Amino acid sequence: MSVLDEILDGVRTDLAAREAELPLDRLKALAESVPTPKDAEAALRRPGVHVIAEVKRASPSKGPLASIGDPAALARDYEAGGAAWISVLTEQRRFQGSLADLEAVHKAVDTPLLRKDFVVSSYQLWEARVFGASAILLIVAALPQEALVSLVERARSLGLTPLVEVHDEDEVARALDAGATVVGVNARNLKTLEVDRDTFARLAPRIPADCVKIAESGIRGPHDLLAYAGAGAGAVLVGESLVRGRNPREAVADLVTAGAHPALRDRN
Ligand SMILES: O=P(O)(O)OC[C@@H](O)[C@@H](O)c1c[nH]c2ccccc12
Repeated sequence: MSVLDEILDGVRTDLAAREAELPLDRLKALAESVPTPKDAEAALRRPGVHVIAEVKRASPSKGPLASIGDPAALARDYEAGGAAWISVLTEQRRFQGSLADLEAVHKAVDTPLLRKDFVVSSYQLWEARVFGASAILLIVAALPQEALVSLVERARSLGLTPLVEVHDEDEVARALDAGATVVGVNARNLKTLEVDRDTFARLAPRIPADCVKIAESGIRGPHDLLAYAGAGAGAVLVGESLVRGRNPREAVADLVTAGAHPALRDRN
């Protein structure tokens, strides 16, 4: 079984347990008292190359990355550094994330939040909404096309921006067919877990210019941001190098400064 299939198995088991505890109609009722999501897509459509900073405790490829005692404090640092979005991993088994992390971050910052998980059901969209996300990750490789199409629509109807993640040419075609307008190219191969930083440059020309193109994974610092910017990225998504670095606020600020270079700001 592939790593992705294993993760999806665990996700479905945990999801069934949460649904048994809190049925969908009660979850939906909770959403009524939560403010409407922010326009996350608009935040990425401003001039410049934007930084999405991720709260990431662990990964399947590396195991534990950092002991994040206070995710809210980390998120405040990301916000102070100028992150356009903050991504919060909520998958528990391999990434050690949780909805509690998302909620804690939501209470601490104003920046639009991405719920980063393996979404297979609209129940998870409602959860994202209730726990304060404005955007949601949809991984093409994890979803049959019909489910992808319906989750893109459902996300939008809840006011959530769908970030549709691709790894190869076929997945780009599927993302576009599903109506994606924010497309993330993950440089990490989900089968081998290796990062190939050339993936973005290979796939970006296949993604129309009116989409926001996000380069995901393996960004070590401003030099990688600038390389991705040169290949057409409108944003980069950064986890490991921020949680492992000495000073997350400064690390984000250095990326943001690179992404705000006049040559990039005046591009479109
Ligand atoms: O830690 P990195 O290499 O900076 O990568 C961040 C992000 O791209 C990565 O966490 C990620 C991209 N797509 C995902 C899907 C699920 C879980 C995690 C991810």
